[in-house]
Amino acid sequence: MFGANFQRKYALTDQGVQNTKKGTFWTVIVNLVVMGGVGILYLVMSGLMETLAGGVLPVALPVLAGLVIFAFLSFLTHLQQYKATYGLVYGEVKATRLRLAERLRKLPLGFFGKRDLADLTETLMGDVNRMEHVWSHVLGYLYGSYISTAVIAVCLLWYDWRLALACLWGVPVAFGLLFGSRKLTERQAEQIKRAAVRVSDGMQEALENVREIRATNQEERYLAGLYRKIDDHERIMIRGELVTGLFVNGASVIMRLGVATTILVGAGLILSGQIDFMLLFLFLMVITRIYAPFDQSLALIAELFVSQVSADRMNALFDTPIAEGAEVFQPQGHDIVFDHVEFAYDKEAVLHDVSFTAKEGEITALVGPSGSGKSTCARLAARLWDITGGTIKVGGVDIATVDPEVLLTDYSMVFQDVVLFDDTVMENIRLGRRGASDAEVMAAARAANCEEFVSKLPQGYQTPIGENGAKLSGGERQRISIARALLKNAPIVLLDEATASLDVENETKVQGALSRLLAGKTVLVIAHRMRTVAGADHIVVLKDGKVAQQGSPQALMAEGGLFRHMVELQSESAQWQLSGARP
Ligand SMILES: Nc1ncnc2c1ncn2[C@@H]1O[C@H](COP(=O)(O)OP(=O)(O)OP(=O)(O)O)[C@@H](O)[C@H]1O
Repeated sequence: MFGANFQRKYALTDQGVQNTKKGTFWTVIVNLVVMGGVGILYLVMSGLMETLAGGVLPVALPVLAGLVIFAFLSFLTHLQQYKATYGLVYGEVKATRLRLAERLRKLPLGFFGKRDLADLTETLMGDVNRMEHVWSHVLGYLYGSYISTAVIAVCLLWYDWRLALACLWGVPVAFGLLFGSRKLTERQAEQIKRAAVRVSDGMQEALENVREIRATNQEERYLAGLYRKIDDHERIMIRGELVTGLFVNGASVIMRLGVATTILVGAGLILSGQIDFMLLFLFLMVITRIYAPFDQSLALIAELFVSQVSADRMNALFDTPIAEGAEVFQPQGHDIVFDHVEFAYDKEAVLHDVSFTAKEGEITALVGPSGSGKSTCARLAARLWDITGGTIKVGGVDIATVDPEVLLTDYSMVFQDVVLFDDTVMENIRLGRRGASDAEVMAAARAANCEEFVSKLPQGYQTPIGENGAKLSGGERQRISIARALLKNAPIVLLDEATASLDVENETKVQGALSRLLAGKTVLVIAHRMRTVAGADHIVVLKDGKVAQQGSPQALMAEGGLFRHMVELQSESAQWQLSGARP
């Protein structure tokens, strides 16, 4: 009952399965104890009837003792049931969120391109919340009710099978109806989930792009679209509730018809002298108790069907293959060698048969028209995605065999889209190397020409910079990113037009810092401006995902072709100097 299928179906951890077993056990005990209460009531009523019929008044003491024991057991078992269901669930929620976060951490970046953030947040928060309710309120109660009712049903059948059948026939019919509606209920749940994700997507997009929306006077049009999504969500939710409500209430009514049939059959049996009234009374009391957990179960089963969508979404994350590899990375030097590399983000190939070597101690520049695959090559060099053909080696080691996290310890990256955290300047730079002292952080900041703007901030290095560095200019953000790279001092540096957002004065200063950062390293520069590559040792010209030319800047200028054409096209070509400053 609680095997591997069960565990996967409800996205439980091993501990979660154990908790469910405990919850089920204590629910069975609680239901049986409650039935014990019904037994005591039956004894009291029988005694009363006998007294009324002129018998001797039964001794009150055993009845009283029975009641006290019942109250005590009832309290104790309810407490245990509570602990085993509600009490343990928070540990399960925490373990599941950590499991999901750990999975996300190891997933290749390509996965994040396919799933939007609102959707992933919904899985981490909404889906786990829904499952929390299922783990605490549904599984133990439901399975416990199945078992205890089976036990009680056997006892009733043994006691009087005719009355037992009369009161229990509705149970399988009601559950049959509900299971028959399963597909429909699940479909509704899926539609509700999709509509909810569309709403959170819309909200997130509106918040992220509020500046663009206002700047282009699109507020009204945008809000109309968002309201439509919210209305859709409401409509789909109401429809879903109606469908579920219809089946749950229908099933409940059918089950309760058992009371009527019990009275009818019981009356017939009393009239024909086969049973006495007290037996019918006992059955009637028992059914009300049996129906109570089942009534709850009917609603719980519907919730279980709906929750399947959430469990499936969580399982889809757990099933996505992660980028794994050896935890040890011992390359011989840090030459990066692309050997007949093929790559596709999705189905369409983006890189075809790309081969080049970025040597240690040299600057290798990737140039080419927009969309030719420069950034893609840089990302692949750090195994941010896995390639679909060929190999990429660093110091002779195939990077596909190395754990991405371990591999990245040898890389510094300065990309255009600098990611900053809502923390102080100091901590944002320290991200380059955890454990770096304040003095080291400040030295790196000075080298990256950050000091001049940091000293103007109200609390200097301790100034919080707002979410994603909202309080900083583009150039300032980029200098923080360079300071991080300087602090990390990794043997491989990936630069994406690192100086693009700097003005001329700052650019000159940062270039000085960069040349210190780059000395002796393996450097791969994504260059958008020809001037940036003036000091490169090796140039790889990409066109439509293929290597169109490669060689030294001098050789390529002499060779003519795309590189020379690009140099000549750019207005900066006037300043083109082969001996110019390094990027
Ligand atoms: N995350 C992604 N998912 C799908 N396709 C992508 C993704 N990133 C880039 N591409 C596609 O891959 C191709 C190469 O893109 P890439 O960003 O590597 O080019 P680039 O030469 O760096 O361009 P640019 O100079 O404009 O930055 C383009 O056709 C682009 O549309």
